[in-house]
Amino acid sequence: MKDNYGSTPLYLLQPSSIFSFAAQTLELATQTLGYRDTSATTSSSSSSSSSFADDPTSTRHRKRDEQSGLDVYTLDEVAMHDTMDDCWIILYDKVFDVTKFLLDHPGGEDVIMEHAGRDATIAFRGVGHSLPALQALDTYLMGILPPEERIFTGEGPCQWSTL
Ligand code: HEM
Repeated sequence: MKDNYGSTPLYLLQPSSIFSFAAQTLELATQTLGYRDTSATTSSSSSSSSSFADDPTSTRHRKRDEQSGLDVYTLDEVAMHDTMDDCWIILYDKVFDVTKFLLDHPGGEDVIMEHAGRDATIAFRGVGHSLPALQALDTYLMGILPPEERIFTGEGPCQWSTL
């Protein structure tokens, strides 16, 4: 079914189409607002594209992000770690293993567990964590999402350094 503009109404789109619609809208917005240079994005997605670790002695087949040097974990992989014994969260496209920190978290373990295995950026930022809290993040950093799953590119106004 098409609307008056010849487009399929949003509510009739399949979830996958909605995702691609959202991705296109985000891309358009970032281009229009000048947040991100598309050519830079294109080249950065190839330059920051992930490659398999080239260490021949490694038994792992984990991809590594060339730009950051971090191991790459997908959203699906992160989602598997959502228990008190094994808790990962995503903050600004980076993956953190906060299992050992849960019981020490000054805000309580429950607020982190609400986001276990998922993105916690908005909640994390909403709290207004202090500088020491931001610095403590590095302790738990373990990886990064693949370029196609990142929603905070690091090249726009929402940069890791502005947290
Ligand atoms: C590795 C991730 C995290 C670290 C290192 C961290 C660290 C901290 C620290 C050090 C504090 C004490 C206050 C401050 O210094 O800002 C705090 C408080 C708090 N955090 Fe986190 N936090 C993390 C993740 C989260 C997440 C995902 C949430 C989700 C909502 C959260 C919610 C809170 C809350 C509600 C407080 C209490 C704030 C208050 O009492 O004023 N934190 N956190």
